[in-house]
Amino acid sequence: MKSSMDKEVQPASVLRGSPSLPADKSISHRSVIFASLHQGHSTITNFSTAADPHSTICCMRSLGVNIQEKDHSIKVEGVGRDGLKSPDEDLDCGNSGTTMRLLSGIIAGAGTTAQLIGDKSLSSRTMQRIIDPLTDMGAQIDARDGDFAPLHIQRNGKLQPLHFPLPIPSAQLKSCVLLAGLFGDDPTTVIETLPSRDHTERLLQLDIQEQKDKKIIHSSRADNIPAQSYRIPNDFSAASFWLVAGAVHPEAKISMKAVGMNPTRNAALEILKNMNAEITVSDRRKEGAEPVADITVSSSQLQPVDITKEMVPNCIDEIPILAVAMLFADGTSKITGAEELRHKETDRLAALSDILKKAGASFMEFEDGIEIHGNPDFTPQQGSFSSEHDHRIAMSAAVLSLMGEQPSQISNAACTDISYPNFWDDLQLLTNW
Ligand SMILES: O=C(O)C1=C[C@@H](OP(=O)(O)O)[C@@H](O)[C@H](O)C1
Ligand SMILES: C=C(OP(=O)(O)O)C(=O)O
Repeated sequence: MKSSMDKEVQPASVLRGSPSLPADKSISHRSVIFASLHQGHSTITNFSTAADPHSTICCMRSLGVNIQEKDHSIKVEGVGRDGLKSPDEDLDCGNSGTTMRLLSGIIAGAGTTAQLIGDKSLSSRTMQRIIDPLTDMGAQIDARDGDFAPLHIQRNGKLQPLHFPLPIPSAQLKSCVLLAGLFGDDPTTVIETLPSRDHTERLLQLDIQEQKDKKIIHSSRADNIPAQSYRIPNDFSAASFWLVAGAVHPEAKISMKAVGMNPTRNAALEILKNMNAEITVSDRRKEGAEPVADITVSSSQLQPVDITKEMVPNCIDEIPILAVAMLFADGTSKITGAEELRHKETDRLAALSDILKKAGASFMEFEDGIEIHGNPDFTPQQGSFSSEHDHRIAMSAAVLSLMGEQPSQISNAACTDISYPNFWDDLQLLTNW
């Protein structure tokens, strides 16, 4: 039965045009948090209008920061790191793990008292990874069942610096600890062996020692927090849906401008190129501290590829859509070391398997990944695909549906608002020929 929350996706005969990508979600979160901690004004242009960064704006307002939004820009009157107040109300992080984990670091560091809450999905995601180091730094954190939101955070004693080898390659965990460290008199040190996205380090200009097999990143009160006045790049993770759609569709040419090209973030581009995807990258330039470029993709004959544990942190959010690309490759592809996908908005490996099964694909799911037997002539069976209320699953299912012979349904399709509010309009624009 079709509900009003479902979206019907028609098979596409052609895919052509330039989608209006959203601004980068990870950078949007960080820009408003760091602008709030800066003492003085920041103007951030091309700020994401998606739901997750908006949750961060609302939380920063509750912490006493004046933020004005106009079109795609925000103006932030930064209060400095000692100007945050304890909020009167709960900080509602909505669906956003980044908001909850980064703000936990700020609250523990600043010594304000706050309770962070989230929606059903966020309240079922583990917070142990941040509770442990923040507790070691002197925070007192009460969590439901010791692990889940709501998180009540306060600190009575002095902030303790931490020497923290990252137990998992997570940018949210790295950023949480470094942000708490910004409030300490003595430096906090985070040691990273598998690089994850480095937006926090870039935007805060943190001190980093690069060694052969690791990065040692420091933060302390001595770090100046710069104003955050720049244009945010367009979101590479959003672009990846069209990179795959353009590569697998036989009549496609899609161009995208000013897409984020941070190398700790866009491994999917190299993976697709290694699959033989017809992708051209032009006009490489910088927006603030971040590299951007224009990208064009066109119909390709894809080869299989393996994604291993070392590659996963740099394409973590793109794995569902890369799995769709693998369906159309000429042979078997394998993803391993991706157990973290089970801790996202939903268990993304399980949600993906459900979609692949309904589409009639040949694959095998493992605890930490998936093996996909691709075929250039693969035609997905028409399906009623479940998004599991997860934006990246919904968009992956939509791209797959473009390749079918009959219309498919995607359930709870409005969840794309979490990262890409214009997704369905862009899909219409690209297919309307
Ligand atoms: O720091 C960030 O902005 C993010 C880090 C990643 O999460 P993890 O750090 O949990 O891997 C990613 O999945 C998420 O979409 C955004
Ligand atoms: C996992 C994601 O985000 P978050 O962890 O911030 O909810 C995502 O955007 O895919």
